[in-house]
Amino acid sequence: MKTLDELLSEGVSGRRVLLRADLNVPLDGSTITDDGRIRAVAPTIQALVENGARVTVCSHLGRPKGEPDPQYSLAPVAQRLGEVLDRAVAFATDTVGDDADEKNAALADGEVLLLENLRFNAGETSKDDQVRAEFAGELAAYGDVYVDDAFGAVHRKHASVYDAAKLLPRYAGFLIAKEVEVLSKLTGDAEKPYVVVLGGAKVSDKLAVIENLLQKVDTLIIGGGMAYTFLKAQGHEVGNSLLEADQVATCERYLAEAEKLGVDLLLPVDIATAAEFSADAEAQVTAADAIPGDRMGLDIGPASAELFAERVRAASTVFWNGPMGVFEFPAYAKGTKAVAQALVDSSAYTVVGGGDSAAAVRTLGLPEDGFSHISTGGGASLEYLEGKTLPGLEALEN
Ligand SMILES: Nc1ncnc2c1ncn2[C@@H]1O[C@H](COP(=O)(O)OP(=O)(O)OP(=O)(O)O)[C@@H](O)[C@H]1O
Ligand SMILES: O=C(O)[C@H](O)COP(=O)(O)O
Repeated sequence: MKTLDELLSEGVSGRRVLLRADLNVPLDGSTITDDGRIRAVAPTIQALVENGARVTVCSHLGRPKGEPDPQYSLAPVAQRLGEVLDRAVAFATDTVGDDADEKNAALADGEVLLLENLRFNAGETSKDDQVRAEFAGELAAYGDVYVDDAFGAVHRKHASVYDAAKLLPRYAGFLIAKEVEVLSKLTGDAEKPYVVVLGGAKVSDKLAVIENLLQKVDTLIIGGGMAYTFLKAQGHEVGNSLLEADQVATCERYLAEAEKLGVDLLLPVDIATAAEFSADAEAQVTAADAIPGDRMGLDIGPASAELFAERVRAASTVFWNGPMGVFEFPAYAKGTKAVAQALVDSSAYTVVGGGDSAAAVRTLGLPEDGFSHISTGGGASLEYLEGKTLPGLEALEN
C-alpha cells in the first residue's frame, strides 16, 4: 500500500487529487454535533493543499436512498471543513453533475472542493459491479490520483471506496495509516482478558461480526440497541424496543456458541425504558426480562452499568463500539457514560470505535486522552478486528 508520504515525495503540485473521506458526522438538523471525523481527516487535506494539490473531497453522510435528500446534504460539513482548515472550501451541489464538473475544473493549486453526498447517487452503493464501475468512472475523472482516508468506510464495497481506487494511482492517507497501525495491535495477540463491548443501532450490520469475535475474546458485552434481539432470543419480551426479528435465530446460535467456547456473553440485567422515543420521555427502570409491552428500552439500567463497568475495569484489552443507549437524550446517557468512564478508569489498552461512540465520549465530557485510541470507524474497526480483508484496504494494494 502506498502512503501519502510517498505521494508527497513524488510531488503533488498542480495535480488533481480525488480524496475519499468519511465526513459522516452526527447532525441535529443542520447543526454538526461532533466534528471529530472532520478534524481527523484535516491533516491529510492540509498536507495536500500545502504542497499545491488541487483537492476534490468526496464522502457519504447518513443513509439516503440513492437520490438527493436535503436532510443529508454535506453543505454544513463544507462550511465546518473550511473553518477547521482555515481556508475556503468550495461546495458542489451535485456529486458528478454540471456543478461538480465546473468547480473541479476551476480548482487552482492548493484549493479544496467538497462534492455533495456520494449516496445521492444509486451507483455508489449498488450491488451491480457494472453500475458501480460507471459511477466510479465519473468520480475518477475528477482526479489524477486517488487518496483514501475514509477509514470509517473501508468495510464498504462502494464505488468511491473500492472501484474508483482501482482506476487511478492510489494512496492511503494519514488517518488510514494510523488506524491500521493501532488496530493491528488488537488482531493478533491482544493481551487477555480481552473484552469487547457492543451496542449502538446498526444491529444487523454488527451482529455479523460476532461470529468471528467469539473466537477471539474472553468476554463479549452487549448493550444498546443490539441487546434487545438477544433478550428476545433468550425468550423475553422487549416491548417496542429496537428489534431485528429475523436475527433472533442467529442470536440464539451465538448464545449457544459462546457457552460452548467458554466466552462470557453478558447482556443487560436491567433496562431504562421510555413510553416513546423522545428526550422528554420519563425513564423507568425494569428488569431486562420484564420490559412492559408498551415501552421501549432506551438505555441499560444502573445494575447493568455496574456489571459491565466491573468487567471493563478488570480487562487488559478493551474494544468498545456502539453507545449503550440513546445518549443524545441526557436521561438515557447514563449507561454509555458509565461504560466510557470504566474504560478511562481501567489500566487496559482501550480502544473506542465509531462515529457516534467517539462523539459520545466527547459530548459526555470524558477526556480523550483517557483512551489508548479513539477510532473513527465503528463497523470498519470491528470488521478489521475480525481479521477480514476489507474492500477499501484491498483496493489500495498495488
Ligand atoms: N436502545 C437503543 N434504541 C435505539 N437506538 C439506540 C439504542 N442504543 C443506542 N442507540 C443509538 O445508536 C446510535 C449509534 O449506533 P451506531 O451503531 O451507528 O454506532 P457508531 O459508534 O456510530 O458506529 P459506526 O461508526 O459503525 O456507525 C446512537 O445514535 C444511539 O442513539
Ligand atoms: O458511520 C460509519 O460507520 C461509517 O461512516 C459508514 O457508514 P455506513 O454504516 O452507513 O456505511
